[in-house]
Amino acid sequence: MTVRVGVTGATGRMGREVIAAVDDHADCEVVFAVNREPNGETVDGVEIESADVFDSLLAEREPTAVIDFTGPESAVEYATACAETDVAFVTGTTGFDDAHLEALEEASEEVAVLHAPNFARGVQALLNVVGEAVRNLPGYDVELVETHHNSKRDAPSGTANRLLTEIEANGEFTERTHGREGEQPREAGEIGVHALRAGDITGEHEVLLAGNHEEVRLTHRAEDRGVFAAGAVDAAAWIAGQKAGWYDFADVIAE
Ligand SMILES: NC(=O)C1=CN([C@@H]2O[C@H](COP(=O)(O)OP(=O)(O)OC[C@H]3O[C@@H](n4cnc5c(N)ncnc54)[C@H](OP(=O)(O)O)[C@@H]3O)[C@@H](O)[C@H]2O)C=CC1
Ligand SMILES: O=C(O)C1=N[C@H](C(=O)O)C[C@H](O)C1
Repeated sequence: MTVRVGVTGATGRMGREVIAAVDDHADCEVVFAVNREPNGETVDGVEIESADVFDSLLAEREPTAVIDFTGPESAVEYATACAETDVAFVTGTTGFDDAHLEALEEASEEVAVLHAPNFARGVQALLNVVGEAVRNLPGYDVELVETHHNSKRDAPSGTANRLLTEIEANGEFTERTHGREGEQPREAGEIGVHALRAGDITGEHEVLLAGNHEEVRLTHRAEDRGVFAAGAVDAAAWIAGQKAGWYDFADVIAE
C-alpha cells in the first residue's frame, strides 16, 4: 500500500528534506505540501500550496499521514485538523509547552500522533545508552552541550530536553543549571545545560560525565538534515494503520 503523505512547513529547512525523503521512499508519495507563504514555489517538482487551504487538502487528497516540521502553535493547529479528518500526524517540531503537548495528546485520542524531538536513529541509540552511563557513574558531574545553527528558535533543543529527562530518571540530580556566569561554583547534583548557536551547524548533542581523573563523552553529530527526514518518513510509513494513540520514534525503531 502506498502511504500518502501531506507535508507542512514545506519550504523550511526540514520541509524541503522531507519532500526529498518521501520521494526516495519506495512506499510513500507526497499528495500535498503546504507553507504559510507559498509564493508559487515548487520543491523537487512538488507545488507548494497555501497553509490556508490545509483543511480542504486533507479532505480532497486523503493523505494517510501528515509530516510536520513547523512551530509549536502551527503543529497543534495541524494536528487538530488531522484529528478531525482521521489522518495520522507525525511531528518533529520542538519547543512545545505543556498546553501544546496537552492539545497534541487530545488529538491522539482520535488519531495516531507521533512526536519525536529527533528522528536520527543515532540519537535514539544515544537516548538508550545515556541512562545506563548515568546509572554506572553515580556522583559523577553531568553536563549537556547542544550546538545548532544560528536560526534555531528554541533552547535548549527538544533533543536536549529528552536527554535531560533520561539523565534525571537514572540518577540523583537536584537542578538544571542553564549556563553559568560570574561567581557560580558548581553545586553537587546539578546538571549543566549549554545551548550554542553558530553558523549552519545541523545539530550536535554531547553528554559529559566526569569524575576525578576521568571523563566519558557521549556525542551525536548530525551531518545532514536528510537523516532526520528519512526517520520522519519511516515514521509516517509505520504509523499508517496504527490505531489512535501517542507514539514515539522508539516505537518505529522497535519493529
Ligand atoms: N525532530 C527532528 O528530528 C527535527 C526537528 N526539528 C524541528 O523542526 C522545526 C522546524 O525546523 P526548521 O525546518 O529548521 O525550521 P524552518 O524555520 O526552516 O522551517 C519552518 C517552516 O515552518 C513554517 N512555519 C513556521 N510557523 C508556522 C505557522 N505558524 N504556520 C505555518 N507554517 C509555519 C515556516 O514558514 P515560513 O517560511 O512562513 O516562516 C517554515 O517553512 C523546529 O521546531 C525544529 O526544532 C528540526 C530538525 C530535526
Ligand atoms: O532545529 C533544529 O535544527 C533541530 N532541532 C531538533 C531539536 O530541537 O532537538 C533536532 C535536531 O537537533 C535539529
